[in-house]
Amino acid sequence: MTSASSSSAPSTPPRPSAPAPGHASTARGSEHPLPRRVSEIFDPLRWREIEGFSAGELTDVTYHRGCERDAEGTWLRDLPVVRVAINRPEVRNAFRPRTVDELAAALDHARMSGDVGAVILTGNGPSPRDGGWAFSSGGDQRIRGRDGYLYETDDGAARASGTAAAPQGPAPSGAYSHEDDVAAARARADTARAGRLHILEVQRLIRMMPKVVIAAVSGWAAGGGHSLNVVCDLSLASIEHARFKQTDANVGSFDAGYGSALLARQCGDKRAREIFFLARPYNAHDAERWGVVNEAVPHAELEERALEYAAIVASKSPQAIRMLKYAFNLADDGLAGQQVFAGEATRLAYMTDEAVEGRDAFLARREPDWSPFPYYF
Ligand SMILES: CC(C)(COP(=O)(O)OP(=O)(O)OC[C@H]1O[C@@H](n2cnc3c(N)ncnc32)[C@H](O)[C@@H]1OP(=O)(O)O)[C@@H](O)C(=O)NCCC(=O)NCCSC(=O)c1cc(O)c2ccccc2c1O
Repeated sequence: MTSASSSSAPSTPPRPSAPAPGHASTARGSEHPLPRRVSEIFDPLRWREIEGFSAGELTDVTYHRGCERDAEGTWLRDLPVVRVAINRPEVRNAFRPRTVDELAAALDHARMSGDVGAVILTGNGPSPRDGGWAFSSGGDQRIRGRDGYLYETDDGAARASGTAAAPQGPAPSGAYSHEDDVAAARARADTARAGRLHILEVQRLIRMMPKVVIAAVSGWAAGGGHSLNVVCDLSLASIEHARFKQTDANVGSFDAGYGSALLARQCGDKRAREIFFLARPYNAHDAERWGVVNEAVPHAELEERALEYAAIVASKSPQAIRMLKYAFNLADDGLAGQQVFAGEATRLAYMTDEAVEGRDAFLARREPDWSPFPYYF
């Protein structure tokens, strides 16, 4: 399983211990106060905060667990869905290394949560600067170095103290200047640390986690944000605000992996070349027609519809969904795809009496008795 927990894992994201596997808790009365409204279309009644990933612990991402509450907002039970959102609306949810670390930590937590069947990936909004919406505009160009995207000098301190990141909004003087903002961001770049391109690890995590990841495209999906949508299993797009634009080649970048090749599988080769080579914006209806998203939905209903998709997915057999996701991936992912699929086939095999006989015979130092197990045809 390739994941952000591999050897090239992000540096020091918050990593609480893995949650225990099992089914959704039904115990009442736990203290899960209503979370802060992190986005205009985020309904606090549908979510609760997750220990280790609260507002004080994350700066660039928000992570919530779906739950059912009564009319007073009292938590009743968890639902098998989580919501992961990029939370830098002032820069169209561009990601920097810290954002990617937090995305990886939240997604890996979701991956290891045995009672979670679906993940909603979205972008919080709107921007406090101009009201614009974004899913993600890709890598933060202000801190792009020659070897990748650079951490910022205050990253470690902010994470250690659990405080929010350095301010991204207007200077305290009140007069906001784009040039000053860019200069300040570049001054914060930590050139002593190697640059990162580890959004690719997040792509692999989404691709290979045994759960359905649903993109809720709330606004711009540009550059690396466009590619994040491509790699999700299902996608919904806001009719009013979702806009798509593959800007990689405009800024001298190129996602030559899933972002382009998988896009071509989804919308056809000519269309994918058009999307990359012309970098023209297109809207939610175009995206639906072209197969880049499953459905264009009214903005106000985007998160509700994503929750509906998640609930339907969670009504199916977890094993069947897992095997289907890996089957869909297999041919395009080559031997890595085969390995992931094969791992789950091995798990199924371990559940059989035949495999148990092999293990037991070894431990008992006897020859295995395969006679009860026919050669099926
Ligand atoms: C997304 C836009 C088309 C939106 O346009 P709009 O006019 O609505 O908004 P503004 O342009 O005014 O943006 C508002 C505000 O946000 C700042 N901002 C937006 N995007 C970014 C960004 N990516 N980085 C930094 N800052 C950003 C913008 O400057 C404005 O700031 P103010 O100071 O004026 O308030 C449009 O914003 C746009 O085109 N954005 C850039 C899209 C882009 O080119 N992204 C990078 C592509 S490359 C990439 O993402 C990438 C990353 C990787 O890690 C890779 C790894 C491996 C392989 C490939 C990779 C890769 O391609």
